[in-house]
Amino acid sequence: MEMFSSQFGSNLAGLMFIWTIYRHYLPPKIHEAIEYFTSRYTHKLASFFSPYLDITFNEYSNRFNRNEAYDAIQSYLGEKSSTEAKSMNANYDEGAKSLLIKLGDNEEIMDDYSGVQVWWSFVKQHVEQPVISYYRNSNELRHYTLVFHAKHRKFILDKYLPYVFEEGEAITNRNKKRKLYTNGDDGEMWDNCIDFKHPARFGMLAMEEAKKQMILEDLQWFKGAKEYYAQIGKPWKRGYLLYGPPGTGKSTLVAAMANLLDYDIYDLELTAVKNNKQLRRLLIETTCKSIILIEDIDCSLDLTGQRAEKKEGDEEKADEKDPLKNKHAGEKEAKDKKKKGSDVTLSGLLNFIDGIWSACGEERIIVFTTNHVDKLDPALIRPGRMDLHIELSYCRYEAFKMLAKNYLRLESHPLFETIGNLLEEIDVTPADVAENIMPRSLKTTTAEDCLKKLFVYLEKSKKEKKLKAEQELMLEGGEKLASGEISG
Ligand SMILES: Nc1ncnc2c1ncn2[C@@H]1O[C@H](COP(=O)(O)OP(=O)(O)OP(=O)(O)O)[C@@H](O)[C@H]1O
Ligand SMILES: [Mg+2]
Repeated sequence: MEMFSSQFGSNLAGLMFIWTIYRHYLPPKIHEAIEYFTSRYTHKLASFFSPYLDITFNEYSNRFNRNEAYDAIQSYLGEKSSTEAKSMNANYDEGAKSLLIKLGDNEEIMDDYSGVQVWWSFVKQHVEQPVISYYRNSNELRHYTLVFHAKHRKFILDKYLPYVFEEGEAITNRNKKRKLYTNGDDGEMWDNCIDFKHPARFGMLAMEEAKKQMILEDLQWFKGAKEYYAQIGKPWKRGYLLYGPPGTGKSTLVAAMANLLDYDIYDLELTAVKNNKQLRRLLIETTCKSIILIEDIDCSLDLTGQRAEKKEGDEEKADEKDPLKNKHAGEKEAKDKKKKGSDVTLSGLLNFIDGIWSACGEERIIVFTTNHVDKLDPALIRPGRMDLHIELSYCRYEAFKMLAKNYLRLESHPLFETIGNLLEEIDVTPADVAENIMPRSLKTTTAEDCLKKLFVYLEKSKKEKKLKAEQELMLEGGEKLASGEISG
């Protein structure tokens, strides 16, 4: 290695030369003793005189744990190797987005950080006794070695290595396929897991531009706010409450958030969780950089006792008249049945969000979605628990223009204004608009056909709304007539 041909190298060469000349004049016993001594201690001697230090990072910390530092270094050097190393290993690891490049066996690479040079090498050693670990049994030991000049000791330990670990972790996260987890029927574990491939992006979301920007900025701020949270002494997590009628994009927004931040999603089916203890265990098993999602929080549990039950009854009656709100009635009934078997309490859920255990991971976002924000206990959504309350609402002109641009590649059209006026008059969800402007066939349906279809749908909805209002008025008049409030 280049750095070993330093001052010590030349001193050693001098000693070797003297030794070669004079060793024949020594008695054999002394000669042998010196040979034995030098063969045994040359390495120690060399390292004693060498101005260089080395650190070894083994693959496993013990039989049961991989060394996280090793994994971070592997990712960090992998990225460097792809441009600088002569010999590399490439794998298509399960769970990775693309081909993974690693530093080749017994290969060396130089790194330069803030003008300080260091040397990394990847060492594979064959051992006679197989190494038995939780992960694999093998006759191979692997480690990374870092060599640097002794005068940089403090810099390497305080600055360079933390930088390598952070970069390595970031690279691992970028390369990792995102996952969508849900708790199984017994509620115990996150045992259902698939690759998360939802295509939703912020650019596709139809909502007021200002609101979208606000959410985007909040998320980006949160992602980089590690030090801020540490400074104010709070766990690095954030709560979002998304509320609005069905089909206004709550779930789509969660998917867009996960895509933006590169987070996994834990979709928590609260009704399948048997008790608070199980809830806590599920929380502990979530990883950092994740969104913990509880959909339809208002129908997940009897969280508010008497007060909620009364309100729920009232509102259910009102909902019977509203076909839109009735859309999810079947689903909610099933959840109602399930939630009776769960002993999770409001205080259990509050502890889940911000109790002492909620700090066991970092960089996590908890999202609640609901169609009925007024049904939720104020304690559940107070500031600090749910930091941001976001209303997703019916589709108005601005949101429609985004959908038209996204679905039809149209930025303007003579029908836009008429459609815009109709959307201001009636409440239609972005899901309804999207459904109507989606071309049935890309070959035969033109953008204009789609707009016309939406126009017809909106006109029809407007007439229905008018008819409904007239019927209600008549019903009201009839009731008043019957009660004698007005005379015929
Ligand atoms: N704001 C929006 N922007 C773009 N597309 C939307 C929006 N809202 C709804 N959609 C479309 O409608 C479909 C349904 O939306 P989504 O499931 O996100 O609604 P939701 O608010 O979660 O409804 P629910 O309350 O029933 O769960 C989505 O697949 C998406 O295509
Ligand atoms: Mg939804």
